Amino acid sequence: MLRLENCRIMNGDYAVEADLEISAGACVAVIGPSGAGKSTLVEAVAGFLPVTRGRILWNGADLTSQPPGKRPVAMLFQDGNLFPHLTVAQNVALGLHANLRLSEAEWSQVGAALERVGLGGMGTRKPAALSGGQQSRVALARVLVQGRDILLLDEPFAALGPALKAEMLDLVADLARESGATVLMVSHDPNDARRIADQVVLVAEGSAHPPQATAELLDNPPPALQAYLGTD
Ligand SMILES: Nc1ncnc2c1ncn2[C@@H]1O[C@H](COP(=O)(O)OP(=O)(O)OP(=O)(O)O)[C@@H](O)[C@H]1O
Repeated sequence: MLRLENCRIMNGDYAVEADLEISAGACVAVIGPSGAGKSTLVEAVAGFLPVTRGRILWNGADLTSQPPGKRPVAMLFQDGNLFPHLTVAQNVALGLHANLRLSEAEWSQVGAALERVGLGGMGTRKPAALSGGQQSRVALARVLVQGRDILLLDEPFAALGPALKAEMLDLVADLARESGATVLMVSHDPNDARRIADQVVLVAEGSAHPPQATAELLDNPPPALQAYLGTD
């Protein structure tokens, strides 16, 4: 279980409060008005932003003072963070070793991850020789080889068209199910939440609320969410 215990997270002068639990293996969307602190929340879990009060716990282990690389967390960014001068396989390999010195078994693992995301045989290409959707798959393969317990996504597919985005969301959900990873996904699109998230964390007015069942929340949105969804 991921627990944010009585947390206050600071992003510049902006504070987000969170006191909530997310079950292991859950797929949770993070939604709410622009600037409310959705990215702030996931960046605190990743360890990129400090918690000035409270603790972040994973299965009882205190992550609060651990640096990002030591946390059981992998993060997928919107731009995918691919390096243009490296091949697709090397970009994935960075998930295992930043120095790209991999054993034969680890290169096989890279190949298997590329196969799993539908990019078998494309390992020697450079990212520029791939479509936008394929580039997203490379970023996903990199997260996959890291084999972390918690997968954080911050609007990762916002630049893709609707059909491609749906395909990528389904792939994320499948991969998470296969590995048992816990997913926390920031999204501006409630349909993303409906598509793959069992639960939603609403971030509004400086507070991240405990997870609620997706359909229940989106079908009966509280006032803070109504304006954002355009249903008021
Ligand atoms: N680098 C920064 N320095 C100072 N304040 C920041 C910084 N980044 C964000 N903030 C503040 O923190 C607040 C929360 O930002 P955050 O990016 O978490 O919101 P968000 O809900 O993810 O927004 P959006 O949906 O627009 O991406 C914002 O209101 C902003 O004013």
